[in-house]
Amino acid sequence: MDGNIPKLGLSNILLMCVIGAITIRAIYQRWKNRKLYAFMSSIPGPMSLPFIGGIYVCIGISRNNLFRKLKTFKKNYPGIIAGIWERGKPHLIVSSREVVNAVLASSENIDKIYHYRNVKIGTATMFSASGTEWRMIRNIMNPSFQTKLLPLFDVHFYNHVKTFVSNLKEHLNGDKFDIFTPIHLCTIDLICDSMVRNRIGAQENRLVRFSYVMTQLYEMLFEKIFSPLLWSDWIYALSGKKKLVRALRKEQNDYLQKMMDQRIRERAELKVAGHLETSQIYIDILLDKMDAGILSKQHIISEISEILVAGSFTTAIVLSWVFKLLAVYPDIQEKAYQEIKKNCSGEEVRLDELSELVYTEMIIKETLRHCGVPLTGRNLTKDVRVNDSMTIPAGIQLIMSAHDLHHDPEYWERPGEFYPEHFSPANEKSRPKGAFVPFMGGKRVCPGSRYAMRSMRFLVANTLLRYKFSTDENPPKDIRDMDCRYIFLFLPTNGFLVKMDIR
Ligand code: HEM
Repeated sequence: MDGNIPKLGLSNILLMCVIGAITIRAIYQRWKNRKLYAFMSSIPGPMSLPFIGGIYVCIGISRNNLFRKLKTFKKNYPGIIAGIWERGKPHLIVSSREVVNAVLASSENIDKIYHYRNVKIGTATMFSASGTEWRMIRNIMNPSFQTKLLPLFDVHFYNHVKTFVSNLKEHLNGDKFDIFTPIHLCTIDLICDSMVRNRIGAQENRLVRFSYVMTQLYEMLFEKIFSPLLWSDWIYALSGKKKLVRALRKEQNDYLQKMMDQRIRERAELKVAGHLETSQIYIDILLDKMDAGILSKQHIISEISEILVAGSFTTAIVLSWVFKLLAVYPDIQEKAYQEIKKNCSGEEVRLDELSELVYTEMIIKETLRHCGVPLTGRNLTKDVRVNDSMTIPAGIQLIMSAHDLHHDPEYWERPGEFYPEHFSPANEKSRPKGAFVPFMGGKRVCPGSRYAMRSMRFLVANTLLRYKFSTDENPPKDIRDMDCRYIFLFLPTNGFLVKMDIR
């Protein structure tokens, strides 16, 4: 008899123990997260498979087709877009104004979604930090974004926008060109001078490589977010991408280190001469904290790196869209030109004339509606009560689709069209609060929004006064159908190609 009973070898016993441990852990996790499971089961979304959850839906979400994929989600699961389990974490994608506003109003839910780990460079910064660490950094930095400081930057606006408009002359040969790089060099100059007190001279010195390194670095970091295969650190390393990201980061940091060292030297000289005054400029606040032993040198490099991206890259993309769209819609461009010509007395637009340029501002806002930051995320650490019938439990990774909110037919008369009248004073007044959130809101609202709007209005007005833009491209039926890739914002796959004539 004995001989017929199969003997359990040590390896089989070990295997059973491992399977048992995994099962017990899975059951415990399920019990621990029962509130989240109950909530998620009430939300439409793709079926969650054992071990991999709903991760398979990400396979189709490349950066290029994110636009369309979100549309498909919305069609399949109207209302709240979808609930997806990914790596054991419940994700909720929402576009509802009510939910977005409730989350932004919550002073406790200030942590970024955990995917930001992939975008974070070096030390946690104002952009990427969580909890008390973020509160500390934001409190330190808030004074440098006060409206009353804006006039200090006027001189930089005049200098750098003048150089930009003048440099564009080289594209007056009738050929199409990608307007992103010239604009990015200008916005790098603006942020470096205003925030870092460094005349890097990106335009004069044609620092195209600096713009390229920044773009490439963030393109790779965003690629990682949307490529499940690259989530594993060792696959990322094996693919060679980790090494490349390191090299790009080092190249960028070398530039930043030089900028910081230069300001440290200047401050030392001013101190010796007894001229070092208290300043609320971004870099000076950071260096004061370094002198006081509160922030490290490495932390400051990371902050500068992110303010450059947050300030120059975003603004450059939105501005590039403005010119691309105006090239596609010549009537709108002409109307803006007439407004600028009528209200500005000299050869160049002055900053004090900007308040008259209502239509130009409407164009920038309409561009932000279509082509602003499409998604932002929060890791909910506290329940959010949306209304009597909905509370989103803590533990959810919440993805807020401003892109969908900005195309919701409830708030936008012509959602897929480029229609600046959406922002006519009357329409703005009648739209409910929180339907347009290009800079998000609440505690983590973009601190640079006023700076960004002022610089964009100034650059657009001065450029349109001098040049006329055109393109071979036909207007799309729906702007959401344009092919785009995604690096924090959407970029057209075929670039920001335009042709230009002198006025
Ligand atoms: C058109 C230009 C810009 C757009 C569309 C934009 C948009 C945004 C958005 C949507 C956020 C919130 C992200 C989130 O909640 O996850 C944000 C955060 C931020 N932005 Fe902007 N931004 C622009 C320009 C600027 C400028 C010019 C600066 C600096 C001078 C800046 C600095 C920052 C910083 C530091 C944060 C992080 C704030 C925090 O987490 O506490 N941005 N921006």
